[in-house]
Amino acid sequence: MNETISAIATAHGVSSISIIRLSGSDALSIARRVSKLQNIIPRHAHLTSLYNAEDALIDQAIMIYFASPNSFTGEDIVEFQCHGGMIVAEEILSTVLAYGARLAEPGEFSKRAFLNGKIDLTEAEAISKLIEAKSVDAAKILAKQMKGELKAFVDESRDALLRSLAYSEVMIDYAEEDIPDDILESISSQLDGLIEQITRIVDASHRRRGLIEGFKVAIIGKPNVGKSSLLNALLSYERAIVSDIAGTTRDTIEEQVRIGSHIIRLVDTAGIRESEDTIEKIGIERSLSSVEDADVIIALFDSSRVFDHEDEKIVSMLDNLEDKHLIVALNKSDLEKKFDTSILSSYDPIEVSAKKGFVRLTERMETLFDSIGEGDEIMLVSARQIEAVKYAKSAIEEAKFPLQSGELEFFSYHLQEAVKAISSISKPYDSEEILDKMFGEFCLGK
Ligand SMILES: Nc1nc2c(c(=O)[nH]1)N(C=O)[C@@H](CNc1ccc(C(=O)N[C@@H](CCC(=O)O)C(=O)O)cc1)CN2
Ligand SMILES: Nc1nc2c(ncn2[C@@H]2O[C@H](COP(=O)(O)OP(=O)(O)OP(=O)(O)O)[C@@H](O)[C@H]2O)c(=O)[nH]1
Ligand SMILES: [K+]
Ligand SMILES: [Mg+2]
Repeated sequence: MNETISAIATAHGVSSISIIRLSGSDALSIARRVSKLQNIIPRHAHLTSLYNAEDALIDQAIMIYFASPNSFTGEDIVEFQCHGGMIVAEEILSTVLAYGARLAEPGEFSKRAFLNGKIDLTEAEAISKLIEAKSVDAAKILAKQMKGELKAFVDESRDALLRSLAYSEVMIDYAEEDIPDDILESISSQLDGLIEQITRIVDASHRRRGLIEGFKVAIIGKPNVGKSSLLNALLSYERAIVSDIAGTTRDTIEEQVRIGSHIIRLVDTAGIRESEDTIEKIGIERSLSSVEDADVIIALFDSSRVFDHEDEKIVSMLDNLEDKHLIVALNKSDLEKKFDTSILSSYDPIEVSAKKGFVRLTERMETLFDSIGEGDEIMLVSARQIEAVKYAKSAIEEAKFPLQSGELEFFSYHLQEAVKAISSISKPYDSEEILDKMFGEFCLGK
């Protein structure tokens, strides 16, 4: 028998309305005690007074009862939609706890929805990530996933694998030399197709990860080009210290800022140069590791000074960025230009001024983020999902060798591994521990 659980489902802080969720077999009887209503109608928004255990009035609120199994969790659910702020919501919560409910673990409502077959793991993860999504594009992707898009991919892939497996099971009884070549060919090309599709999905997921977590954008350059000034300008407040002393910024500074429909993590870094100063050297190390972690690099140069060997160092870094997106910008366009722009022409640089205007930069960023979000590919939204498809892919690759050499038992074995890995994306794990871990990362009240 499941215990009845409860939690405040809305954000903690000032808001106009808060929602308390109550799920489990005692939900209805607890609701009767809190509201003193006897006749609670399913899916009816009751406007009712709520009372605490000492019979004092807490609030005039909306109460909705979802009768099992027609609820989010599949259990009896009662929602209290009360006035905002934490006082009222916490009073209602402590009252239902006093009446025998217990505080829900993070993600426990979703976990129950999953265990009761209301949602599968892909939908559960989409719900959890939607809460954290850092862009409208991500929200769209996740909404599709909640409607079962990833689940459909999983089902189709599993069917394709099972078909190949079925062929091979039939052929296992053949002598090696009697296996018809065309069947081998067709299985093999089907598996190639699947490998290709998985590779595409993993690549796209990696590329678009920033849509969910927020793109990490690092501003780099030699000292005094105006990196901190640009950070401040983008944030619209004086977050970082700015001065004409080279080496002002020592530690990296990360702040969130909205660019178009994307919330990004913008990082200001210490100016990169040869330095003897111990602290500055540590700062520069951090700049370099920010480059490693970033999805997008803004390489900044000072157009009011001539190109020198420190700039040259930065340019040589740019050629080793590989899978990162790069925006090259010349700052201080409000001053007289001394910089030979042609040196950077292959990077399509934009001219900006942290003091006078930088719309070109925000536009360039927005176009870039939008383009990363484009495309209809399915997206894997958690490390767990990516691990599972990668494992499936390597198992399929492993299966191809024994297929060529006619060792069908080995082929079957690897293909079954692939089926298991693919299935684990949406179907129950038998391990309670993995479920706890996964749902434990959800928000409280989810
Ligand atoms: N007040 C409130 N708003 C919310 C939620 C919630 O739980 N409460 N949700 C929480 O995530 C989301 C909506 N998701 C929901 C999903 C299923 C059911 C539900 O009652 N399902 C039943 C009935 C289905 C039907 O009538 O079509 C079921 O599946 O049997 C409710 C909310 C977003 N908004
Ligand atoms: N005229 C003009 N001056 C600028 C502009 N951007 C920055 N500066 C000035 O350039 C100097 C250096 O700016 P910072 O923002 O501290 O440069 P930084 O790249 O962060 O320097 P470090 O942290 O030392 O690496 C300051 O005096 C700024 O006021 C600009 O667009 N136009
Ligand atoms: K400076
Ligand atoms: Mg600085």
